[in-house]
Amino acid sequence: MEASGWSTSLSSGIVLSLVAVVWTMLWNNLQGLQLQQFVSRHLSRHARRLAAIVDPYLTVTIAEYDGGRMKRSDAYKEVQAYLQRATCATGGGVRHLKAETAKDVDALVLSMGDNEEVADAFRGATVWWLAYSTPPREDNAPSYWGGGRAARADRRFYRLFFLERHRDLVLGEYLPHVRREGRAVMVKNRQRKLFTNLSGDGYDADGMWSESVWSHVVFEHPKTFATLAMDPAKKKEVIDDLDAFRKGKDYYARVGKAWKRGYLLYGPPGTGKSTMIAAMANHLDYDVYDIELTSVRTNTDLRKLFIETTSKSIIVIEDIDCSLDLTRARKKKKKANDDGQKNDGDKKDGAEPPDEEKDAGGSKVTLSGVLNFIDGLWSACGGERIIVFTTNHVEKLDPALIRRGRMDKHIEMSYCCFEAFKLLAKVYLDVESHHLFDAVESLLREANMTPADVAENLTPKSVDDDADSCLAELVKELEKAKKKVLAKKEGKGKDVADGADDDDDDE
Ligand SMILES: Nc1ncnc2c1ncn2[C@@H]1O[C@H](COP(=O)(O)OP(=O)(O)OP(=O)(O)O)[C@@H](O)[C@H]1O
Repeated sequence: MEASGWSTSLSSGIVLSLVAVVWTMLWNNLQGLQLQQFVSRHLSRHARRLAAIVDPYLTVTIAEYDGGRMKRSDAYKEVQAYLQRATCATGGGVRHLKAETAKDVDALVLSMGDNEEVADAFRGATVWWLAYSTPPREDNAPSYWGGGRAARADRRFYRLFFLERHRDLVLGEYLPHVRREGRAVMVKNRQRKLFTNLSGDGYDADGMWSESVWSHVVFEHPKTFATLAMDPAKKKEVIDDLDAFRKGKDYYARVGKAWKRGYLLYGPPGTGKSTMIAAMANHLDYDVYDIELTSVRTNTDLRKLFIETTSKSIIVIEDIDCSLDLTRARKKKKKANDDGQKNDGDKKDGAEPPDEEKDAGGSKVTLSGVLNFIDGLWSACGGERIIVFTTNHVEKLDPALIRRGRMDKHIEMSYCCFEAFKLLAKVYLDVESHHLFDAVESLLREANMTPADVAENLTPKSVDDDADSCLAELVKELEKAKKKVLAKKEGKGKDVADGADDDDDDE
């Protein structure tokens, strides 16, 4: 019994080895990737295991929660997103898909079901991904897991199989490629967010303690460049600039600059500065971090806020001239108070100012703190961030704050021009020409009316309002605005004639 058992297992061993050798020869000689993929899909796991006898496989396992952390691993999420596109969306031979809802994602997230396996091809090499899970830890999950989702749910993994001879290709190029592509899918699928900074006491708007310094809502602003009324040439320049920035990763790396860009939007209230930011975010598909500077207590808090922003985002400080006393006036005041001590104001150490320099809200953020925030830290954090300052009084800002290199592009948002009006007429009234357009064109040249006011006049106020009545109303308002401008000019002329000292610009 023993001898026959031994000879039976010997002969089955020989047969198995022969099959493996033949299979490996066949495998190595299979011409064309498609054939390999066909075979790998249909003979799948068993054939692969046979081939592994002579050409060993390596594996890489990626856990959903690695190192006992509460947060899902970035690598796991990226692989999941990559496989979602690479397999589920195109079929990929996967029969069992899992559908889950996910935070901040609109659609259901599809992923491979447990024990599903899928092949992927990369530069002539074939690799295989297996999804599997293990039961939750019953024992002694660390207390900081707090019995939360990570502790209760099955522990999920992706395992990558590849031939040893593809080791360098897979580890050096394929895996980074998977993570990059996965990230791109995640960015595309995610709901974008509008973040605002918390008050500084760590509680969010609902009075709940928050670990993050930011709270957020879903960003769903409808404005795009298509509905932003401004001079078309200027608009194109901004769009081209944003596109160049988005595609500029290699350029920034080559010239040794952090991948960031600063925009200063200035102009009177109602000319569309906030609207422009929404259009930029929608165009680039970026999140928006809206910093309320008056709630930031110290330069250190400002630094923390910045560090917690993510790539592909626009960081906004609106009305920078009002947020803090970061203006020339403050510099002057300080210079006087310092009794001869020179105020360099530019990029020192971000030291906190004395109490008398705090703004009304109790913030101790200084000009140097903001400058450090803009340039010093840029280089320390990963790229693809845009920072936008808006102001109604560009002339009041300290030149150090807005010099090129910090605020690379200065965009003036001005009163409504005729081209901008035509766009608003199309958007609000669906009208492209009208006998009142000529009157509007000549009045706009002389009257200062913001796009916000033009848009308001073009908005029907009752069911009886139509394009005729709205445009007639606009013409009436423009005539009034024109009279105001003329009266102001005349008043100024009179003042000059009277020798009045017109120094209110220095306020
Ligand atoms: N250029 C524009 N194109 C289209 N709509 C505009 C434009 N400017 C203003 N509006 C309309 O007017 C409203 C107010 O504009 P917005 O808040 O963008 O102006 P702002 O320049 O940021 O003003 P403020 O300086 O007071 O913050 C917007 O909701 C938008 O509907």
